[in-house]
Formats: sequence, structure tokens, C-alpha cells
Amino acid sequence: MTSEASTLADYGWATFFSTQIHADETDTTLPARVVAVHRDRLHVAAPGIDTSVAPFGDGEQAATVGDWLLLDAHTQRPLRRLDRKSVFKRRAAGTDVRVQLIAANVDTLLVVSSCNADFNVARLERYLALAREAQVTPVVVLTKADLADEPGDYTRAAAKLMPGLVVETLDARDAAGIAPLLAWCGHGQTVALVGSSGVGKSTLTNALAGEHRADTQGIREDDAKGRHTTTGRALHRLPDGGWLIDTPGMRELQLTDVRAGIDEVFDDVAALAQRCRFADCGHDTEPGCAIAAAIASGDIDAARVGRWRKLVAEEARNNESLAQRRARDRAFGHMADRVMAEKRLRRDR
Ligand SMILES: Nc1nc2c(ncn2[C@@H]2O[C@H](COP(=O)(O)OP(=O)(O)OP(=O)(O)O)[C@@H](O)[C@H]2O)c(=O)[nH]1
Ligand SMILES: [Zn+2]
Repeated sequence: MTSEASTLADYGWATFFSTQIHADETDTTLPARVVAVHRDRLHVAAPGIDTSVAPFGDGEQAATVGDWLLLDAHTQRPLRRLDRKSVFKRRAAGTDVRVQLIAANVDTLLVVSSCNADFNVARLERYLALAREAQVTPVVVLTKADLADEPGDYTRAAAKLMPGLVVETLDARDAAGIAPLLAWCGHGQTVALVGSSGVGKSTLTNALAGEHRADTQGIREDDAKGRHTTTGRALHRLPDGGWLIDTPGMRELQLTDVRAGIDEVFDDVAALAQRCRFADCGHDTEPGCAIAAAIASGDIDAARVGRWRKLVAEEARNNESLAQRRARDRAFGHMADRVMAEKRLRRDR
């Protein structure tokens, strides 16, 4: 299984984490990474540590796959979770708008689409905004280059979606084709994949994991009945020393609290919006609208502005419900406090 990972750096440890360890903790604690999340256990691993611990923390603070925990050196019990470099979360399914953690400390998000009907700039922009909001570097991977007449057209269209965006166009079934992706799968690097069904995520995963695939799946544990109880939320060790996070939840990522991410992906539009005469400009018929002027002069693509507006509106809608839920939770908390206070008052009388 993880026999090749023998140093903390192998597990993705970095200065970002070591600076969080206090001087008085160095002798009494050990960092370990959450390599898998099971129904009621976390599998944590580090050099000399390979154990399972009880779930740690609540809500958005709960330890999730990819997190670093500081363990008591003697008991191996988690003491605290280290701050994250990055975190992916999503709204829980259905009408429930609670936030669900997907993965932490991912370095690179491979946003997968293909050079065919799946190619959709609006969808790509949505994934890019999610990546930027999570503090993760996105890399666009366009598969099925072998099926397109002009794969370069897709590459160029994708590259325009964000400043400095890297786009790799390839045949996911070809070992040589996926070679450029290895740059993000090196020693201690954590990568994740997102994309629609059928674009080639499984093909890429198998190609990246290579012959080690069977080995890397060794990160799992047995439950009391001796059966394997993986929930599919695990880090898989890659042959070049990286880690691939494989979780079904990544596929259903939605926009929540991604305003900053949208502004980064659409930094051209966001910069224009700053120059509108009115701070609350609706970029519609308002006088002095810098966006309307840029569209009229051909400086910016009206379609891109349209997609930006849609994402911003959708994000606002999602957060409204999230804020409503939080307000409800707070109100309930206040009510519970009041009830308890009244109880105490009666008792003390
Ligand atoms: N020609 C060609 N076929 C590809 C390429 N990548 C994937 N495929 C094929 O596309 C089909 C779907 O690929 P998958 O890897 O299963 O796609 P996926 O994204 O994992 O799909 P889900 O599991 O539904 O999310 C398979 O038949 C692959 O062989 C490619 O680059 N070129
Ligand atoms: Zn405006």
C-alpha cells in the first residue's frame, strides 16, 4: 500500500503545515494525513502511522479526506486539525442546503472535458470558479483529441477562459498522451478530477495510477465483520509520488460562496464592473456602465458577460438559502439558550 511513502513530504507535508506546529508540540505530537473517510472512522497515515481514528470535528470544521491532523504521539488520538491550504465543499443534496466537505489540501484540480459535444465554456468556467474559490490551481484537460478534426480550436477556446490557464489536449487512452499531466502528479502533490460523465475521468485515473492502481487501492480498512467499508472518499497513491483524490462528491460540485472565485476567473469583466458609474450597477441600461460600453466597442465578448451574470446570479441565489439556513440555526441556538436560562432560573428560585 503506502510503503513508498516514507517521509512526511511524501504525504504532502509542506511549510504551510509545519509553521502551524507550536514549539511545545514538537515532541508530544505527530502529524498524520486523513487518507480515507469511512462511515464512522477516519483512516490516517504518516511515516510509522497507519491507523483509524474516530471522526474529528463538526460541520465545516470536521476533518475530511486530505486533511492533516495533529495526533497525540502516545495515544495517536487526534488533538487538532491543521489549517487547510484548500478545501472543496458542496451543498448537500436536495433541499437541504448544509455544506458538505468533499476534500481538503488538494493542490491541482484537473477539470476534464472532451473535444466534442461535452465541450461547454460555461461549464468549464463554473469549474474554474470552484477551483479558484477552493484555492486550488485548475488545469483544463481536454480528452478525445484523437476524435476531433481541429483539437487546437478547443484548446484555444479553453485557454481564453482565465488568465494564465494551462490547457492540455490529449487522448486519455494513450500513455504518452497523458505524460504532460504527470507534472501535477509528482512527489507529495495532491490532484483531483472533475468533469461530466463520459469525458474520460476513469480512463485518466487508470492511466495516471498505472500498474500501481491495484496497490494504491490498498488504502482501505475492514469493518468489524471483516468487510471492506470504503465510501469512495480516499487518496490514492500515484506511481510518481503524488496523490489522487477520488470522491463521487467532486462530480456534483455546485456553486456556493464562490464569489471570489468567479471574480478571479472573470477578472476582465470584474475589472470593468469596478469602473461603472454606480457601485450597484446592474450592467443593463444604467448610464455610465463600463461593461455595456466595452460590449458596444467590441472590447469584451457579450456572451462571456452573459455567462458571468448567470454565474453571479446563481451564486447569490445559493448563498441566500445558505444564509437563511444559518439564520435559522442561530435563531434556534438563541431559543435553546433562552429555554436553558429559564430552566436555571426556575431551579435556582
Ligand atoms: N477516443 C477516445 N476515447 C476516450 C478518451 N477518453 C475516454 N475515452 C472513452 O470514453 C468513454 C468514457 O470514458 P470514462 O473514462 O469512463 O469517462 P468518465 O468521465 O469516467 O465517465 P463517468 O464514470 O460516467 O463519470 C470510454 O469508452 C473511454 O474509453 C479519449 O481521449 N479518446
Ligand atoms: Zn455596469
